[in-house]
Amino acid sequence: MKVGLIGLGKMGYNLALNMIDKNHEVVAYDTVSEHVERITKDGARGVDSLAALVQNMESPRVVIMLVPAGKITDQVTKEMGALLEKGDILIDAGNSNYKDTLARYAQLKEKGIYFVDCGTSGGTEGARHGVCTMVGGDPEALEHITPLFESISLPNGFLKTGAAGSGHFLKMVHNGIEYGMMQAIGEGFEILDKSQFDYDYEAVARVWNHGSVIRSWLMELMENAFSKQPKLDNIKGVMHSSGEGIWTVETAMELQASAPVIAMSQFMRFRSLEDDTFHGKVVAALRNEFGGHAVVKK
Ligand SMILES: O=C(O)[C@H](O)[C@@H](O)[C@H](O)[C@H](O)COP(=O)(O)O
Repeated sequence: MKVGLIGLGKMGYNLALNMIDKNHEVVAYDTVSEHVERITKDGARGVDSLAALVQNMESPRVVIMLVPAGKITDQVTKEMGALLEKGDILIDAGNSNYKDTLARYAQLKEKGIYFVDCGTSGGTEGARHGVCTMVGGDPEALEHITPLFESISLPNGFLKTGAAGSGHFLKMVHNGIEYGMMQAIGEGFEILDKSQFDYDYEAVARVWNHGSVIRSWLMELMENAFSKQPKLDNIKGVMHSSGEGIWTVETAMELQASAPVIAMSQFMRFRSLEDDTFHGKVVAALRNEFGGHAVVKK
């Protein structure tokens, strides 16, 4: 299938290589011309604008966007909305908020363009060798892109999730789970680290990966990380987040769904960004006021 690809960052580039391997004809664009030149050498048809991308394809076009969520996705969607024709399919494979997705779907629907949302998981390795895709949108559009997605996803790693927005909604919840699982793994190793025992963490992760209940890809990644740095000495415990955890917690609140683990793991990420906190000072001051308990002075 001929596929347009917008965005040749870490994920997009690997997805392009994955599609080329599967004999798809990839027409690729990125604002960074070096990326376009590189992917052209790797077998895609590189183009220097969105307009050229559209001109180099025939209707019904299938175009995948893998660009940062938020403003850039908005911008590209608007520009593509002006360039594409009725019956074309624009797929957002980034980590967009499903509410933004619903608005973009409605916006493109007015022109008869299908807007498809694809939750994409598996990191850069997945994008390269077999991705996990959760895809929502109109049935006829999903039908059309099924062979493409079956070819680039792992076996059983492609799911048509239902109506527009459902792919990104599912990916959001996936990421909430990811936050909770990673936080639990982190806390487990923290307890080991504070104990009187001298564990080899790489060996611990390895044994847990062989038959234990908590064996998982995350634990394999842990084993890999400890093999490079046995005590993670060169890393600070600062945990950034790009928004999906917040959206999951907001959604849980809206739906009155109980999600304490995911909420706490998001709060722990915020906490990790600060050396000291005002709430810590408040609690220390209160303990001092009512019980004369010592405070640590600056
Ligand atoms: O399934 C995946 O491959 C991941 O969930 C991925 O999509 C995620 O968005 C980033 O790894 C960073 O996420 P945070 O910045 O929110 O931790």
